Amino acid sequence: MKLGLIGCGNIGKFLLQAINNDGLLPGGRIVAIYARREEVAAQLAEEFRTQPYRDVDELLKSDVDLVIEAATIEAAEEYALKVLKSGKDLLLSSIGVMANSAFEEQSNQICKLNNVNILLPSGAIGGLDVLKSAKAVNGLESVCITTRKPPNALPAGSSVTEETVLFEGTAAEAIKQFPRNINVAIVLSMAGLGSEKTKVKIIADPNVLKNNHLIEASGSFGKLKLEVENDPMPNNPKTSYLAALSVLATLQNKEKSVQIG
Ligand SMILES: NC(=O)C1=CN([C@@H]2O[C@H](COP(=O)(O)OP(=O)(O)OC[C@H]3O[C@@H](n4cnc5c(N)ncnc54)[C@H](O)[C@@H]3O)[C@@H](O)[C@H]2O)C=CC1
Ligand SMILES: O=C([O-])CC(=O)C(=O)O
Repeated sequence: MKLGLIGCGNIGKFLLQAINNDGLLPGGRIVAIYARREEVAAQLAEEFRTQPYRDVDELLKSDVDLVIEAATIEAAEEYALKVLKSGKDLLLSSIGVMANSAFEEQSNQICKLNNVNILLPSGAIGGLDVLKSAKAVNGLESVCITTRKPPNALPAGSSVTEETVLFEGTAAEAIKQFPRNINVAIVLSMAGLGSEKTKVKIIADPNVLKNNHLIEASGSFGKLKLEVENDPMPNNPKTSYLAALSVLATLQNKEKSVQIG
């Protein structure tokens, strides 16, 4: 599998190291990268033996099979449909872009037309398998996520000195107000009840060191309660290490004959 990469921050660099240097995706390699700053792309291209591109249109003319977006919601908005139109599969990290229903519908249509797929990793959370199973008979009744992070992992920054609820409301509203912090709420919405019915609470807590996500759901299957206590990425405390791992796992899973879950 030949991969292209848009965005070379935390997750992007993790993937370059894991795939190109550590060989953790047998048969797969990141052969094309795009970073906003040309000098960054050039330096990474040398370090990880890949090809830098000056713009995404040029990258899409190459023979990559799948493009990984690891940038921002805005970048996903700008490039995702182009990727799909060019006949490549797309893996999104900035899943919040799917909260825009017009965008989601359009991307679905292009996928069907071009016979390509969008992969949405579970990111910094789990439990999506349970929600999907519960939904199979429309048996899902409620879903909520409580995200508790150290203040430096949230826009509140160090001004927060005691436990503070920054947000309480729907996933649709949460991603508008916290586009860099709550992509997890949108993948949860898509697996479950949609972004208007999925409840979100975001807490800045100076007493915690990890990014904590508590997922609670109920329905005809019973109840789900799942808590993930995530170590942050060393270079970006906003992003949990698990989010980067889940991108790699999604790529590994794509190649398997036996699909789990
Ligand atoms: N689905 C999930 O559970 C999670 C998703 N995320 C999301 O994944 C994305 C990547 O996360 P990180 O690597 O930690 O972020 P990061 O901030 O470390 O890296 C993002 C990189 O994208 C670059 N970038 C920004 N706009 C760009 C553009 N238009 N074209 C190309 N590059 C561009 C930035 O310069 C930066 O180097 C973010 O949107 C983040 O919110 C992060 C954590 C969990
Ligand atoms: O990494 C995390 O803990 C979650 C996150 O930033 C997001 O969903 O955008």
